Amino acid sequence: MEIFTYMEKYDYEQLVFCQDKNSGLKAIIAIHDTTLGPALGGTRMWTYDSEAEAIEDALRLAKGMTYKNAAAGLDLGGGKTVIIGDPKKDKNPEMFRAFGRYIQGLNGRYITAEDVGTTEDDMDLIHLETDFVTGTSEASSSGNPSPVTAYGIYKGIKAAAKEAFGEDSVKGRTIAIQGVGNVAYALCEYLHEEGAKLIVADINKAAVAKAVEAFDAKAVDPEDIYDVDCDIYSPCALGATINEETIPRLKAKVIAGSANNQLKTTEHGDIIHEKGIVYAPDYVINSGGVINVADELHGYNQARAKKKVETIYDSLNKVFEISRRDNIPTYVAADRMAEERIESVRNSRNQFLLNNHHVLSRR
Ligand SMILES: NC(=O)c1ccc[n+]([C@@H]2O[C@H](COP(=O)([O-])OP(=O)(O)OC[C@H]3O[C@@H](n4cnc5c(N)ncnc54)[C@H](O)[C@@H]3O)[C@@H](O)[C@H]2O)c1
Ligand SMILES: CC(C)C[C@H](N)C(=O)O
Repeated sequence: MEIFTYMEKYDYEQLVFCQDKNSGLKAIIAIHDTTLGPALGGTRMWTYDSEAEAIEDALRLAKGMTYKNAAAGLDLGGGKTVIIGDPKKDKNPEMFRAFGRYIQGLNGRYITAEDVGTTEDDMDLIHLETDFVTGTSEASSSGNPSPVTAYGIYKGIKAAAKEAFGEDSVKGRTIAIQGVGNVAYALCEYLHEEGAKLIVADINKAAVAKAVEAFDAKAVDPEDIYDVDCDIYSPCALGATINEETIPRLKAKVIAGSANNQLKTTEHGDIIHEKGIVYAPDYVINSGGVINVADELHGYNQARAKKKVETIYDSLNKVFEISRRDNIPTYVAADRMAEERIESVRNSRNQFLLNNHHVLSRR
């Protein structure tokens, strides 16, 4: 990959490589766009096959955060970090402290949070070195974002159900859930409570057993989740599961889940649109976590954060409306919504100011 060509093509601002021999830290911070405010996005720890793959993931995820934060109405730009390593074997406290110092060096251009492979404990270690971290275990912090993300997904599934079936109740609907980790387990609680029938799959057998026991869910093998008879497919594991191989197998009328980057390519978003499947764009429906952690920047208030997460229902309705009106796929409608917001702020920031006011000034 020609890195500068790629950064120029998709308008990335900055890519930071962080190395610390003592702790084994190898991290890449990608800052995509800070028009709306400092870049906020989580830190992912993952075993990448190559450095190129890690860079690509950081870049892709950072751009996703720009769109997610913009669509959620937050005064925040988009960024993301990947740490190369196995979260089960390679972590040590010094690694996260060293990473915290790199974040501090960016002086507020980037604020981090949890993502796949990192936990509240890791955020606490980062917090020893910098204040530009959210989702720590402190009482004043928003804590683990997963349950709030799940609440947003639940509201989003209801909005998508209304669009597809004319009513937003999930009572009696069959919902196939791929991955029953932190977000999806909490999501199952909401869906089960409302009377949905759940089908679950996970490569982690213990996670499946827990969901079967708690929610009377039916379990299928991970590979079979695409073939089951269901009304709603909810991808809650990793990305790119909507692709040329899975689309012909899916029977659902709705795709709505928590995973980031669900469409393998935009072409797959076009195909599901043509097939009449209602797709809730990933970064709109899964913005509950970032809405929750972002609330910390104003002094965390759980009730206020929850209320804002509920607006995911309305944001999705708006996306579906634009999609219907202009006959465009929902992912295009969501992109337009986010880009229009960024553009309007960019255009209004044309005057010189010695000390720009931004969201961090309110801390
Ligand atoms: N945690 C959040 O607040 C949040 C916010 C926004 C988006 N997301 C996204 O939602 C997804 C889930 O996040 P999470 O925090 O619940 O992660 P998690 O790691 O707790 O859960 C993911 C689950 O998926 C399972 N899995 C992995 N590969 C699988 C496969 N091929 N088939 C079936 N199951 C598989 C894992 O075993 C695990 O149980 C991720 O894509 C994440 O980026 C999470
Ligand atoms: C809590 C957030 C800042 C990060 C989260 N993992 C997301 O993708 O939205």
